Amino acid sequence: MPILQIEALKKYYGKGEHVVKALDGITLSVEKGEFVVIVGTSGSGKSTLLHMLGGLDRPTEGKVYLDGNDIFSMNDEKLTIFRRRSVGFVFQSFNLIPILNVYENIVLPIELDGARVDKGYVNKVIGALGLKEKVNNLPLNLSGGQQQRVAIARALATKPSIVLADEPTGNLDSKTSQEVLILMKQMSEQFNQTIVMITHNEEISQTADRVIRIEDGTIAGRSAAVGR
Ligand SMILES: Nc1ncnc2c1ncn2[C@@H]1O[C@H](COP(=O)(O)OP(=O)(O)OP(=O)(O)O)[C@@H](O)[C@H]1O
Repeated sequence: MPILQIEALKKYYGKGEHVVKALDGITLSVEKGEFVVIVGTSGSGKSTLLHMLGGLDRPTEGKVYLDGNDIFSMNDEKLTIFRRRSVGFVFQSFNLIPILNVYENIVLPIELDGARVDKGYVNKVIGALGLKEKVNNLPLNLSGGQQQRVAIARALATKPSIVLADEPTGNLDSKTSQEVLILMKQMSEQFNQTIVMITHNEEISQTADRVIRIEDGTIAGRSAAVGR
């Protein structure tokens, strides 16, 4: 069974002649451990799709099953808890807490959930992302690429069913972007972590197992899996 299943997903904004069909019938499934990249021009619906997958917003029609759970059958309260446990987010802005050090930032979502920190796993993730020497630093003392690596570690630390990344390299220079994307690919392989990532950059999409192209809210193309 796929870890993520999306069925005939639609999201319309507005009504009547002003309706914007941001998503107009997306059907897609993702297997556990896959690294899927979503590409498409500005306004094609990428962010809207990612928001639906993570339960940040509700669709007009259609279903999203994550780890077998029909996420939009949940009420807001249940969905919030489910999202905290099952989805890791990485955004263009790193969203680190400035007064917490790197380690504290990484384990914060686990502690907010009242769960036990799997120190062995967290330390492995920290090591794999090259952050071992930085665990006691405040975000202020890190480069942009290092800050984004902390955000990736934080997303992975809860062992979510899926990590969703929306333009994670949007604030980084091209060399650092490349490094961060290679690390994301490595995380997906090393920890069998399912990742769905949006990017504008067609070149970097080559690191993915699969590329999905969105146009006008529908899937316009899919590439076969590469590199696996
Ligand atoms: N809250 C909203 N209200 C009305 N229209 C919206 C809203 N959010 C998005 N849209 C519209 O839906 C369409 C898809 O937007 P979306 O942000 O998903 O595109 P995108 O592919 O992520 O674009 P970009 O690459 O520029 O971030 C656009 O036409 C956008 O203007």
